[in-house]
Amino acid sequence: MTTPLDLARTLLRCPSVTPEEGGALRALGEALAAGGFAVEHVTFSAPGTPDVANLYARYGTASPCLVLAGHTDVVPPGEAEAWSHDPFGGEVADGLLYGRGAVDMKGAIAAMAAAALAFTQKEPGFAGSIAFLITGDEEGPAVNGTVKLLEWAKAKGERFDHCLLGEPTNPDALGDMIKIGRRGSLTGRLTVHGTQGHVAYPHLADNPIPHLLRLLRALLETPLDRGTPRFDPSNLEVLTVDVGNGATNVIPASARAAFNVRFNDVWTPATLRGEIERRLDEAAGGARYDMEFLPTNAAAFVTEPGPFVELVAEAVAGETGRRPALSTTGGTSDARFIKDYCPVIEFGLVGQTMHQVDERVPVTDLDRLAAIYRRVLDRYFAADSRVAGG
Ligand SMILES: N[C@@H](CCC[C@H](NC(=O)CCC(=O)O)C(=O)O)C(=O)O
Ligand SMILES: [Zn+2]
Ligand SMILES: [Zn+2]
Repeated sequence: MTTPLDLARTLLRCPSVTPEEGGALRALGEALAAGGFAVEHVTFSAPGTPDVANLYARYGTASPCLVLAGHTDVVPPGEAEAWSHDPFGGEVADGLLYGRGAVDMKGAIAAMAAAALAFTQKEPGFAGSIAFLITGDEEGPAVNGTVKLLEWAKAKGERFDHCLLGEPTNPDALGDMIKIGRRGSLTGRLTVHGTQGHVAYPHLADNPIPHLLRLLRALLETPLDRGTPRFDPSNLEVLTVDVGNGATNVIPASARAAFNVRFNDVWTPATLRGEIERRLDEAAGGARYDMEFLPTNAAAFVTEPGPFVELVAEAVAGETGRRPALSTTGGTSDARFIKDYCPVIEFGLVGQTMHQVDERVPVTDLDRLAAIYRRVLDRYFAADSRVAGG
């Protein structure tokens, strides 16, 4: 029997910092294949990005198909010496499992796999199928990951009914929160062009920095919105302001800034770009500038509560005694790609130590998360399930 802890330790020992596969998908694939899943490893490429390995596995061919999704890539550990345990050692101390990816999100993948393997062993002929959609490119550009894996699966005729993504969703304790949607994300780079000159002769120059400050103020001073029933207010954060002027007597030729907006369902990427351009035009006062937006496929979305959300919420409450909040807070996730194929919600571990030194998870949380996923599978494929196909 595969335990969540054993599989999590195996995965944590794989140094799968994006875009390295590090052995993690292979190890997961072996565990799933041993339990009767048909496992496929697929690598995607695109110019200017590293090749990325992904895994697709399926048990059964019948409908409904419940997808369990996630990523085995992890962010870098930073200075390994700062860790109290080897970030790729899979060590357990005082009931805590340490390692990069323990909560984000190898621990959840181990819990999903353990739950699915136990379920299929007990109910080998269940009415439906379970698919694993696991990428090695979530923490990176997300170009050769879930988005392409979904296209690839669709092209070969795979159809999905619902998806549960195992990102860390709980702020403080297991059972706190299910994510039923995500805000969108838009990054912009603003360059203001002035005229270089001598600081003692400013009338012969045009300093771009006051123009840049005025433009940034125009973006910041009026809130983009006040939030919506499902979403927090949108927030625009300035990421950097760069001039790079080392001289004490030169007015620089140009000044640059970058910003990122996390936006709600008041906006689409196009209408938000329009609003930003309108504000800049209004504030420019003749200043010359270039506004470049990075391509984004992260628009806000919500999976409206219904039987599937209720089923997962009941599974969480049944195991933890806590009724999870339904939230759209936090960053983006690969759910933004999956939502184009089937309803998707997210539930995983407690996120407090994700991306930190000494990322760790209580072993008891791993077991409880596996038990929650198992409840989801039991209810989803029960003969009287109100969810499947609905
Ligand atoms: N592949 C992403 C990378 C950025 C995703 C990142 N998401 C999180 O940090 C999730 C944390 C949470 O669940 O709240 C983000 O929001 O920037 C990309 O393509 O940008
Ligand atoms: Zn993650
Ligand atoms: Zn992450």
